[in-house]
Amino acid sequence: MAKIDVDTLISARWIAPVDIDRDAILEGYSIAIKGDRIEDICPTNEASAKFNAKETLDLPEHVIIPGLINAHGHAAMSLLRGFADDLPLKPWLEEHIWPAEGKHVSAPFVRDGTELAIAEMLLGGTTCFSDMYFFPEAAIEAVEQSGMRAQICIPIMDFPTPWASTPEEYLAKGESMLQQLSNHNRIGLALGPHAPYTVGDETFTRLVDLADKYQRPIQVHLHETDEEVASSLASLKVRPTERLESLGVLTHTTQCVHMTQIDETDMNILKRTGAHVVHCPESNMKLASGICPTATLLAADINTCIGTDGCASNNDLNMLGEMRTAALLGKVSAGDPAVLGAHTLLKMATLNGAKALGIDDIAGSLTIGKRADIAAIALDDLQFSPIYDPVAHLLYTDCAHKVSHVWVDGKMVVRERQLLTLDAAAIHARAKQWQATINQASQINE
Ligand SMILES: CSC[C@H]1O[C@@H](n2cnc3c(O)ncnc32)[C@H](O)[C@@H]1O
Ligand SMILES: [Zn+2]
Repeated sequence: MAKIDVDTLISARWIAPVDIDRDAILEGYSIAIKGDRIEDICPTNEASAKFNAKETLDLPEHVIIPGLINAHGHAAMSLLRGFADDLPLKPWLEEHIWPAEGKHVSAPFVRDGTELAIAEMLLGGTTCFSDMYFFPEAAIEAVEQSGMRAQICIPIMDFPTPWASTPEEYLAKGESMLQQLSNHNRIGLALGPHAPYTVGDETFTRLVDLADKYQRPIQVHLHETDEEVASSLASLKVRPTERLESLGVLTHTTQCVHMTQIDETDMNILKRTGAHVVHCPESNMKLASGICPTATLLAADINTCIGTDGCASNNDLNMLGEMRTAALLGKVSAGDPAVLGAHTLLKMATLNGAKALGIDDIAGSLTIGKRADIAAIALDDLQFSPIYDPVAHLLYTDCAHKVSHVWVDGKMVVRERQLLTLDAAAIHARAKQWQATINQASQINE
């Protein structure tokens, strides 16, 4: 029988496909990549007879997983890592972050900060991220350069920032981007209203019209703190979820980020709208915002995925670490160690993320015909020994620095822990320059 030509053939000790059988682990299998897609997944002892590969890679002590999907963040805020720590959300934003953004955020800031974030994410096994930040055109340039997959949310607020002065300007810039960037292979646009407390009803109504017209998802910070819910109840007599449902915001592949405050009304709203929840445990813990009841959401079949949030409230973009935090926090808050096991977390950080972003037809699992977004992790150190379940090690043992190879859309972007599409030294140098600029501005103000 004639061999099939493929681009890459990866043989690994374990593969966790996260598709049909959630807990399945294939041992001694290979993945064949052709172009941007997974051509086949078959036993390694059949693969060499079946395929003629341009490149063959043997990963004997590795586990291969679908690339991780970081479903919420503000990538360029990597340049504000450690800028204002140990504060609650309101003073953190109002007294520190927003003033700094007003002074420093520009297209070059976003380009450099997004590259820094992408470098960190790729090296941690993340192949797709959602971004909500100013100057999204600059974030797109960084994504293009890196080869990563992304949902870029058009930021929308009712107050002026360095990117736009009025709601009309945010929406006009957003619509122009929607017209220019449709059908990109790796980048999808979404509408990103910041939060119920920074966006008025009229702006929400207008952005819902845009989401309808261009068939794009919506991502919004929602029920991040109890104060957000209390102030909405005090001034408007409704919970933010009720307000957003009545404005039609929640039925557009809508991703509700945080959701630390959930009562029965909210559960019913999430159920009937089909909205998705993005859980950002480390940001919620660091700002002491609250705890998203993930075990309850999953039990109610509400699609729940994982995000890191920005580096100024986390302070890293390590999805394997975030998954561990989500598992541990979920167990202790539910008072039940049986909930949120390793395989559940791997699914939340892959397939559930793809569902939330509306890309589960092409990403989120290792499935024949889907795009080849893949991460390989080397379980070759003594702290991984013995190995009863490699997925358990991904969650409960520190593996983030053991991500060895990463592919996005069939293209290798990390090889043996080296970035292939980005210049790590230049990114590092530019981050240091930004720190000097930001430090200097803070000293002048003292
Ligand atoms: C509209 S661009 C994004 C905007 O959101 C700010 N931000 C970062 N993290 C959070 C968070 O946890 N809750 C609310 N807002 C956040 C960021 O600084 C930008 O101003
Ligand atoms: Zn956020």
